[in-house]
Amino acid sequence: MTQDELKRQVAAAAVDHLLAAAPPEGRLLIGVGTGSTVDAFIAALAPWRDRLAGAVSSSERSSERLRAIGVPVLDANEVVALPVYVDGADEIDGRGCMVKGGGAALTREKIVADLAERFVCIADASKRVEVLGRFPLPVEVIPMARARIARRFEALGGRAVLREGVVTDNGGWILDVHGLSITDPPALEREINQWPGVVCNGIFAANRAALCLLGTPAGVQTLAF
Ligand SMILES: O=C[C@H](O)[C@H](O)[C@H](O)COP(=O)(O)O
Repeated sequence: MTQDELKRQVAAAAVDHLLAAAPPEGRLLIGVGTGSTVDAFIAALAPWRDRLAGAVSSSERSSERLRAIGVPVLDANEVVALPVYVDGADEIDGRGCMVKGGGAALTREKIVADLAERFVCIADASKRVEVLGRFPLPVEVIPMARARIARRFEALGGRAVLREGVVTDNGGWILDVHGLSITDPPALEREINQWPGVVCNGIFAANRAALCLLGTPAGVQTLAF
């Protein structure tokens, strides 16, 4: 199976999962992430849009796609809590901790994930790792802090590379940090968050996945954490 076929497979499984958990009469309010796997999820949602009250989205890209299939997009400030947030990941470990932000949407993703009771990760099997860090860690920064933050990563053994030509939905820049071996994701997430000028780092440990639907050639594997 191709990676796209695996993505479509987990997207369909995520829709089944949502519908199974939804009250038969009620309509669901969900959080929706960003990326190619989420694009497949939004496409798979289209026939079921009447079962949705709306969505809080983590990017302009996903908002446009949701509106295109007829799902109302709500402002995060209007919502107190979401039962579920569905999003992809660049890496996921055996505890449900993730690296995210390959599509530069990490800050809004973390905000929407934080509103949700459960994070359902949808990913193909290539994303499952033992230790996070092979995928360069995305970090959104305030532009004037870029060099200082890059030096802080050097002191940790990482090499921060500016993602050229990318400005986030929030006006920030992205550093991609190579060479980290993230053996303690909660501790590193907390430490990076304390550095002035960091808007958000791509370690999702405090907001880790409760469930991962992993697309494999043998079918969708469900990992509960
Ligand atoms: O900023 C982007 C996100 O964190 C994505 O969820 C992540 O990069 C996975 O994207 P994809 O489904 O395209 O592999």
